[in-house]
Amino acid sequence: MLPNIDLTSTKAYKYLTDHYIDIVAKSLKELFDTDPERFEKFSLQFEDILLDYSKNRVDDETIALLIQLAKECGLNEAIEAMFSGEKINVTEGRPVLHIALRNRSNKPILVDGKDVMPDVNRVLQQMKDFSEKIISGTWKGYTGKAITDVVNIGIGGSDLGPVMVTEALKPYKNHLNLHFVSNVDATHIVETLKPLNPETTLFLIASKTFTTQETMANAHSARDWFIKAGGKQEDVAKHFAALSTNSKGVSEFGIDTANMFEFWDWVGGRYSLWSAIGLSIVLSIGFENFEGLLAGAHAMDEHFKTAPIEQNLPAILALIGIWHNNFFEAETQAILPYDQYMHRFAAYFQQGDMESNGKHVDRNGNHVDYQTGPVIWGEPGTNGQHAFYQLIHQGTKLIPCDFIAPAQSHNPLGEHHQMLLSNFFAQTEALMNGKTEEVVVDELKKAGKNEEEITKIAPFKVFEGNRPTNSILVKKITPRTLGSLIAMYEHKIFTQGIIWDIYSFDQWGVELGKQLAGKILPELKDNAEVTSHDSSTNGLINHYKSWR
Ligand SMILES: O=P(O)(O)OC[C@H]1O[C@](O)(CO)[C@@H](O)[C@@H]1O
Repeated sequence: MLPNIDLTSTKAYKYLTDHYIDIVAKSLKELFDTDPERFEKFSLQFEDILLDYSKNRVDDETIALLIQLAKECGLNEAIEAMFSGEKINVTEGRPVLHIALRNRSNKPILVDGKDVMPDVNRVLQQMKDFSEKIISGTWKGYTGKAITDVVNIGIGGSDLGPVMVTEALKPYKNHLNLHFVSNVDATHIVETLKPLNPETTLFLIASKTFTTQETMANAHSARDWFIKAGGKQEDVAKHFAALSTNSKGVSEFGIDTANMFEFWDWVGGRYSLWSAIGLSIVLSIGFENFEGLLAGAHAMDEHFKTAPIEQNLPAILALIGIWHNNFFEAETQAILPYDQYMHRFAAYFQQGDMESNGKHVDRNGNHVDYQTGPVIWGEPGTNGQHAFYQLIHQGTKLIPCDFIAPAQSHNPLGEHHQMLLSNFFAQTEALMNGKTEEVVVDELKKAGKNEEEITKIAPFKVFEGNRPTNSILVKKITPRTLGSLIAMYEHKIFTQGIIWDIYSFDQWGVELGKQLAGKILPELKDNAEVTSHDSSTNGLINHYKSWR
């Protein structure tokens, strides 16, 4: 069972509230000046991942109290509960076992007394066999041609993970062209299908439930396109596969269950890239590389499970996040990868984090009286620098940032990578130190400005600094490192959910909109005036009808 706690009544929370008053009075620059060991003390290495959290407004006492908080909130017991297959997703009555999908040790993990590992390995073998046939070209389409293009049709967790990973690991890609269709806006499927040849296209219908409106609509349109182009119903088996937990839904759609890659209800959608949902990843980079991804995640799982909190990368990241969120009242968290291949990393963790921890009801069903999950956002550096960094440096909001960069580029072209990394290093330094009025005035004097000009312009050029950042330097973005990085963030989210006393593995918040859309859809079928809603919704619907 997950521990029952009242976060703000814990001793550590109370101590942290007092300690916060001491810390806000100190600047990051001062903290560095008074502690020459700061980098050594506040950085951790796991394999090829270095986490430097020293540029946060923390000292020894902060870290000790945050660790005490994690202990008081039962983090160790909660980790044990997840890894042992307890039904910690209480509102849906399910265990949370994405860790089983990458359990390379094959140690048994029991759900209702049954080891899940044989099933996990069976589906992995099925993915391996299928992908080898597609990649080698021995699998033929209905006119005898090899597959050249793969279209993954899915949304949310059945799309974002595969998109993010196939982009991040593009250097490992083979000859197959990957496409992803998620939006119910017809533009997405129409534009994707335009250049494709049905004779050489494979569709993966990726949906845990196989009922999601967007995915089903796109899957039907894809099948219609295939049939219209000359494919026959009996040819569907050569061009459509399903990745799902719902075999009944799959066969009703007309996909042979021999072409179904199964997973289980203990895999959350946003944690499913390690499951059959990862088939597009396997097709893109090959099974061996997918295994590398799984192995990296498994290594991070073991670290999370066994390392003491003070040396535990996901736990430390989570605690730093809680410090900003609950004491500094930061509303958001930026994720800024200095790696173009990782351009969907922040988008992926928007779902991962916000669908998990965007909850205002605690595990007892009461409204929380503290902040929970932050708004996650970000873009790759250096593009972000020329867009929104102005606000991070000089705005009125505190934006804690995670800077992520590889030491080695997959494209070592001239000085590009050094330039990229000079920006990566410079940004966190600038955010920490800022620029004082004294320095600004001095610079303006040197530039030949007179007193009046200096007085006028100086305030705009001052940077307060003291902006918190984590730097995550990795050796190279390989399948293994990426697997570890993703798992690190997954466990960060888990840790925060435990401390905030919320259920991180359900997503009831997405239901209401779906239900209402289901009610409105039939109202859009004819031109009759709609009066069943509030005046705004009625007005908008009726206006839409007059314009279509
Ligand atoms: O894989 P499915 O069942 O189509 O669901 C897609 C997505 O929809 C959600 O249920 C809600 O948006 C996500 O959690 C999930 O990843």
